[in-house]
Amino acid sequence: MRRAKISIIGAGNVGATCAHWCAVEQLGDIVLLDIPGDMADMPRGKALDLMESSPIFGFDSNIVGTNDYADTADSDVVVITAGIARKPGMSRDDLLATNAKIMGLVCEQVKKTSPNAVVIVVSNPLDAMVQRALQVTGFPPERVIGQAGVLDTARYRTFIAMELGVSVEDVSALLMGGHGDTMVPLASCTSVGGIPVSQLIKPERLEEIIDRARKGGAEIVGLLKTGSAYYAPAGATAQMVEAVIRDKKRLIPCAAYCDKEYGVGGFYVGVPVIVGTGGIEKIVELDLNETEQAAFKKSVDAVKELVGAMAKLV
Ligand SMILES: NC(=O)c1ccc[n+]([C@@H]2O[C@H](COP(=O)([O-])OP(=O)(O)OC[C@H]3O[C@@H](n4cnc5c(N)ncnc54)[C@H](O)[C@@H]3O)[C@@H](O)[C@H]2O)c1
Ligand SMILES: O=C(O)C[C@H](O)C(=O)O
Repeated sequence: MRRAKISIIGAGNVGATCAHWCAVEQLGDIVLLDIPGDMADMPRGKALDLMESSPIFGFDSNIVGTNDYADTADSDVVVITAGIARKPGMSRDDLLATNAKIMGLVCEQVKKTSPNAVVIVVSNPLDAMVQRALQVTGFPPERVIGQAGVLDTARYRTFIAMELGVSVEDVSALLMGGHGDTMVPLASCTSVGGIPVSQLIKPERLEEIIDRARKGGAEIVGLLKTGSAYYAPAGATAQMVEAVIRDKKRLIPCAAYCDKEYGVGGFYVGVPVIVGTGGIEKIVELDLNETEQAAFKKSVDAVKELVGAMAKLV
């Protein structure tokens, strides 16, 4: 049986770190692609460095660095991290014009070279970028997915575990909406060791924790100064790659194309989905209470506005 093939477009911080997690988890052979130019050898350097860690971690994946899409041909999964990252003082939306162009160029190539791949988009602003990837590839929506919810939920779970001094393994939670300040953590779907979070953390304190999770990306940008988070984003992306490659049927929050679902009307937004070999195999529809519904609608409206702005740029 041939190993799965995973191509990662954009060999920067998130891309290279995702390659590392995918290799250590033995998910398949990996191609790291970045642009030609002064730094053309960079993906080859990172791929070789990663390969040299294989005896230490004990993985057999082959890792190749390239500037040529021919090397990515017939990938099972294509992860797109190509684009610029924000710096302090910027919002993710400030990346729209530059990254929409990059996403267009990348997806033209992916469409030709890996027509059957499941595409996982990471570049920001996430919800608009994954919509752009759908438009340009023309792939069925279930094969074009955005990574945001796994990361945002991981941040939320981390902060709850830190607050209670318990293992993160016991914290189960869900976040919906766009990958921005309007994202919607659902207190009603948050539990710790099966106990509803409302019995463990007072509402005012939980609201502070939720707010920190919402602004989690900006908190890291403010600390790093030169770019944005990559360890947790890369881990979250690798978890999605694993769900596809190993047909895990994970029930996780991802940016999925919602039409009738939640009454969204044809946009990508973070919702709970089941992910397996086919990509998004099911969008899980929850009964949201009135407050959650209002917050979700606000988040969807922000995504629609951004996609509207993108349409004028590309
Ligand atoms: N969705 C999320 O949760 C999430 C999390 C973290 C970062 N991000 C986003 O991911 C993107 C990458 O972040 P990063 O920290 O890895 O940035 P980075 O600058 O370290 O890496 C980006 C890489 O993309 C490459 N690139 C640019 N244009 C390209 C093209 N046309 N084809 C191929 N490669 C190209 C660059 O050369 C660079 O190596 C950013 O847009 C960032 O905002 C999203
Ligand atoms: O915050 C960013 O710009 C990167 C990413 O979206 C994140 O949430 O870490």
